[in-house]
Amino acid sequence: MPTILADSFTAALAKLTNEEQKQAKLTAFDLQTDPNRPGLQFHRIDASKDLNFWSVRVNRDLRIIIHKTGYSVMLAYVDHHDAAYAWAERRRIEAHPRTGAIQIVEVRERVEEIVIQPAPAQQPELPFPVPAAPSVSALPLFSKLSTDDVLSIGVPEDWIKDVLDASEDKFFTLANHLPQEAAEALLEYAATGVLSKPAPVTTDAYSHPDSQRRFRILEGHEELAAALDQPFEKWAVFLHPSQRVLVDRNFSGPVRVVGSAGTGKTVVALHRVARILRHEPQARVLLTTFSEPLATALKRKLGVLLADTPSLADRVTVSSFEQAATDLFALMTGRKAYLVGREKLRALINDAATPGGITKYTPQFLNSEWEHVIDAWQVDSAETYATVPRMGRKNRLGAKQREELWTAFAEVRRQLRAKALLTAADLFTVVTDHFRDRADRPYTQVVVDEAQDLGVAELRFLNAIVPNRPDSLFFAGDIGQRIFQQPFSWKGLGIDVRGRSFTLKVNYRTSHQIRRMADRLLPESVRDVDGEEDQRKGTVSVFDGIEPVIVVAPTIEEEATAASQFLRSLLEQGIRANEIGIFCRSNDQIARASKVAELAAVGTVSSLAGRGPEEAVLIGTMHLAKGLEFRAVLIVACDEGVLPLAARINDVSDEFELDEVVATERQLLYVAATRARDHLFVSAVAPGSEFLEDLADA
Ligand SMILES: Nc1ncnc2c1ncn2[C@@H]1O[C@H](COP(=O)(O)OP(=O)(O)OP(=O)(O)O)[C@@H](O)[C@H]1O
Repeated sequence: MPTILADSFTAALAKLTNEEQKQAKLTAFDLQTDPNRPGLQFHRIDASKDLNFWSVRVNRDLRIIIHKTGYSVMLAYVDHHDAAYAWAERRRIEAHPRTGAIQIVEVRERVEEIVIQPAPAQQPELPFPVPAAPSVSALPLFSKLSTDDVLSIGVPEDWIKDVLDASEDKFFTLANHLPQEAAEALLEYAATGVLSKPAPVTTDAYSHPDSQRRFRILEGHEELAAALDQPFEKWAVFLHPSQRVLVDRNFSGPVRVVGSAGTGKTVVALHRVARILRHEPQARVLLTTFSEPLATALKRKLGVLLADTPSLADRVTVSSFEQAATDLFALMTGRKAYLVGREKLRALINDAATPGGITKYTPQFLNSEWEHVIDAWQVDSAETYATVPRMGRKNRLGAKQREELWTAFAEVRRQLRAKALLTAADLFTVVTDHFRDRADRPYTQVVVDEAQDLGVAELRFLNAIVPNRPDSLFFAGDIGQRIFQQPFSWKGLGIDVRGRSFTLKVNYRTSHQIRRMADRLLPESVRDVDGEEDQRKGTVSVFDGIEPVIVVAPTIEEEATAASQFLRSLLEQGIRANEIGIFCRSNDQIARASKVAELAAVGTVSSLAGRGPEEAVLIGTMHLAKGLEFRAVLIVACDEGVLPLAARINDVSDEFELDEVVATERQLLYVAATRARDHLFVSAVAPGSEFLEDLADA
């Protein structure tokens, strides 16, 4: 008899103490081995309308609630005796009459009047006026929908009237009582005015995509053990249907998964790797991302996913783009790659330009031309330079000017060669050239996270280290979080994701309020150079929270006081220091961030790697925040001249680059703000960054 694991069971297990979890797991294993085993004590939950609910004794106090039919046993819930019974008495498990998905339905008549819950925690009193939370309307939200409409999205029959009568101020409380698919469709409708009705599904009830998001049919003991060992890591067991389909489908070419921050792109990338490893015994996979700290985080998460089959990890390499190229370079040549530093490169460019008398170009222009044209496209001769597309660059260069400039850039190349130094783009290119014409490639598949920050040379490199087969490249990233690279055409490099670009829309990380505020920083739709669009409108968060706070203080001292009061109040609410991040634009403002922690009398660390056993707040630049997540985030020193960073603005060489720099600075603030799950505080000294107006604009 198959055992089915419900997400309500793992969520309830995660709330128990370690010792209780251990005992509950032993009983769960017994149930899986033989549900009729003598010694297991069952009691039917007579007060439940669903007579398939039974309690199973774990110890004197703890009970597992199972749902037992003639065909299966479901682990549905676990808690202390009375709470476990109360849970089962208020629920039934059934196939939805219209969609066919199996749902855990709250019995409406057992739920008292839906009242607006008090805000979970109030923001602290601050010495400055802060923008008031937007008022919520008491008008009905869904009055234009029919009974048939709401049934079609999976609202259980006994909740239809509540939905049709719901106003904005009550909706989030109501949504907590509805199956997730129904809540998401209603939220999306509230945001966009469009009701997305799911296509009819013809599979059996447990194979329905909406059943699979909350139930998992367990194949064996190891699978149950893996799922229960990490009950907090819900993502490892239960996927949203829009995530599941991207993990399981076979594609006819490179795939790109986009979606705003927190929509589970990394989760999809991880599951995709696990699926490849499980299904293809010959596969050798590279899972790669932007930096080594992020690669380390991916490695840990992949370990969670492969907990039941750890040997699969032998066939996957997890490293940053640059580390992956460095390792292959060492394998190919038996040598270590030496990369030129940024400052050294600037000096070389400057020195090369001076004797030729081409100082009429600013150093900013020369550096930018080198970085975005010469080096990015690996221009190696005057002829190539004459024809290379200088995409998006507004400074037109005639043939004569390019000839003149090339003399300097050729000298830089010569100097680099003489010193046996490579730029990162050179490194990628050397490895690319090595593998391009060979049949044997080091990997069968590459799965990329944070793909929005791939440059030309990186993308070429990744394409060259896998065979030319349809499913060899899988990219996950958010165009709105691009903070390092200038955009370019992927299609031009032979990577065509047209028709295979998919947008995730359910935000699992960030509260409704924080997501809504952060979204104001970016346009509703972002289009890449190849015309592929990432529609950000209609993204919904799965939980409600409290409004973020923006403070523009008269002085640095007063900003620090306000931020430290906020931080203290977080700690007093029981949020651990380890769950808090304080970020600022660049190293120049780190002292201001540290001051906030000092005033709040809490310890700090400057990198996750350096984190010891003691509780400490992470302090760093916004770039460090990339890919991380915290219960609470403070972003300080968002002053005029700091965001966008004046030094970067002064460095730009033309208008196009100016637009680019402002866009990436804006995206940087978006990245930092979307690291927060429950609490966000943003502060500046007056007049404050121009971006704060967008953030605050309700
Ligand atoms: N199916 C799921 N069930 C539960 N939690 C999920 C699920 N998918 C994602 N999450 C959680 O949502 C959060 C964000 O997921 P993830 O990091 O994959 O998003 P992302 O789109 O890559 O975000 P970013 O663009 O900010 O890096 C994580 O805490 C993750 O565990």
